Amino acid sequence: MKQYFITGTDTEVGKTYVTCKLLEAASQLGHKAIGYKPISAGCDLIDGEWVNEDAASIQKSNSIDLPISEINPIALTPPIAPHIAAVEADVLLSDEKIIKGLGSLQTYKPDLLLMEGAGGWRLPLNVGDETKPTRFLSDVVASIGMDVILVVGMRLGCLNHALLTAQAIRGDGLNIAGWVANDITGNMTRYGDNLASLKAMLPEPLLAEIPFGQQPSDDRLALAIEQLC
Ligand SMILES: Nc1ncnc2c1ncn2[C@@H]1O[C@H](COP(=O)(O)OP(=O)(O)OP(=O)(O)O)[C@@H](O)[C@H]1O
Ligand SMILES: C[C@H](N)[C@H](N)CCCCCC(=O)O
Ligand SMILES: [Mg+2]
Repeated sequence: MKQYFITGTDTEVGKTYVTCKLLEAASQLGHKAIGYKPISAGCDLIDGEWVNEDAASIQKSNSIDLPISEINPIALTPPIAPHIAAVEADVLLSDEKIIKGLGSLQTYKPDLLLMEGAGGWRLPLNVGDETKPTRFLSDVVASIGMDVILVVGMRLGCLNHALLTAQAIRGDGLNIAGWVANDITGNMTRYGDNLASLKAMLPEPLLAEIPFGQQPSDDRLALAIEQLC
């Protein structure tokens, strides 16, 4: 079984979008692929149940049918920084809950397990003080020792965000399995030059390029899955 943590250069850069494309491509190639979103913030009331959109998308893209509560064990209602929503809801964002949820999904023995973060790499789980340091989701990922996939939302400013995020991941002692260029606007000025700059500056492999609003090429996704599985 191969498992990866999906992070991004920011919130709303396409982590879920890319996760779903990778899960669907892996399923089409005959792999059992499961997505996991341990912590979400932002839920809608659907048929009397609070459901997070990321979790619902992942549920649809998974190779097997799983209850949403297994895909997303910690679902906070307001679309805000999760540690703030967690304090308001009196919910503890603990390592144990995140790791237990991952363990439950591992029992299905997937070939590929993709765990999506929330926000960017340094997502606080709480805010510490003099007696207790701040814990980040990246600390949990480091404690598990997962390889990381970095989704770069292609827009002006992404060079700085991508380089800082990659530096932080490596600095935390983790391996970046590769990065994905996700075209989130379809109209980025000098898209090609920015992509070439990222390719030159990031030593890790470019796993896939995801176009804006279109199905990425099956061949390119198949190649990415081959590299990951
Ligand atoms: N390649 C793309 N083409 C078209 N729309 C896209 C693409 N990538 C992302 N989007 C859209 O952009 C929005 C943000 O993407 P997404 O929800 O995947 O971001 P995220 O990084 O997972 O955010 P969060 O931090 O909230 O989890 C969504 O509406 C999604 O459908
Ligand atoms: C609500 C939103 N869509 C995300 N799921 C949470 C983003 C948290 C960002 C925290 C931060 O770095 O400021
Ligand atoms: Mg998401």
